[in-house]
Amino acid sequence: MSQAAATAEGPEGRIPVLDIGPALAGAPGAMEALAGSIARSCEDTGFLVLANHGVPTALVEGCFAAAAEFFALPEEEKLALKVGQLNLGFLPTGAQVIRTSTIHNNTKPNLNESFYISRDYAPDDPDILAGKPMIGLNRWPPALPGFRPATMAYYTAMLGLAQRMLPAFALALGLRPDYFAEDFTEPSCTLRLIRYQPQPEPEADRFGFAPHIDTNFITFLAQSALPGLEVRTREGEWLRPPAIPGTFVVNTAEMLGRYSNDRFAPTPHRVVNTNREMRYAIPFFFGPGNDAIIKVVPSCIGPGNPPKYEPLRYLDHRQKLNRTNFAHRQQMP
Ligand SMILES: O=C(O)CCC(=O)C(=O)O
Ligand SMILES: [Fe+2]
Repeated sequence: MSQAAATAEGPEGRIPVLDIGPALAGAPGAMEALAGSIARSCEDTGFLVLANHGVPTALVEGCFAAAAEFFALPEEEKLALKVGQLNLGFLPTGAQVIRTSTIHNNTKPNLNESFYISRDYAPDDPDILAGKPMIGLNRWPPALPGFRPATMAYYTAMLGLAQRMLPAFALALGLRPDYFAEDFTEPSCTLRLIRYQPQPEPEADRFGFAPHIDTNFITFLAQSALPGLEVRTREGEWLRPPAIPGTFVVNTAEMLGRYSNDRFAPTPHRVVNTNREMRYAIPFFFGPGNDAIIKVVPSCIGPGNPPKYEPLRYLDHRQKLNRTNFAHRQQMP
């Protein structure tokens, strides 16, 4: 397995560290400058690091602590919350082989266990009562009363940050700042808690998380306490994002690639936990609303650059992924 190379830090590195405080505060010209940096890194590695983002440290730490407490529960308590038709709840180790990846021909299950959380619908929410597709009730561990407030406080803060970053991504594509607003009025978001078991001895084709691209719009990763995440550059090298405590690693995902006609293409990444301890991650996946139709944006087409993608309803994309993943799950012993 190739060693990860060091990454230059600072605003102009290949995975730049961007102080987004001025842009969030509305300082003159700051949003445009941020958009320029986003465009540069999204055309290159598709990864960036956000500093000064306004999400309280206590919420990030609270979510990591909730994850550690959950995964420490006895296996049967976790299995009682096992995912069903939707990816909500606990997915045990060995249950996921990313066979949909076009990046890597994965053959072995990922060495991680996960817990998925979505928007926290009430049982009598009209959309739940109407049986709308691809939404459902979160599952909560009865033994951990603090788990729901801690994870949902984090979820809500991340949703706010993601919405505040949308204008920057629109500007980065040469669009008006509110271009994406309508498609994200009811965004599809998932908070995934992950625990990676140690894998101190590298083994061929065995990963904490095999090489993949994310299928949503953009993903926010609070910095994990331990290294393990690696990003594949266009040249095929694996880089580690700058590990600056308190920042968020952000990566472009499939729908941003699709809107942008691959100008901001999603970047393959993987996790190998070569540490001697469990590694935790709490990615927040931000995606369009189920009803949004993802169309290539006007600024990314022109003479000699026709749209590479047909319009796609996000719900159809999600349902297709869910069917594939569910079929895989059923094949598992
Ligand atoms: O554990 C990490 O740092 C990354 C996780 C990841 O790539 C994912 O959940 O899609
Ligand atoms: Fe990922």
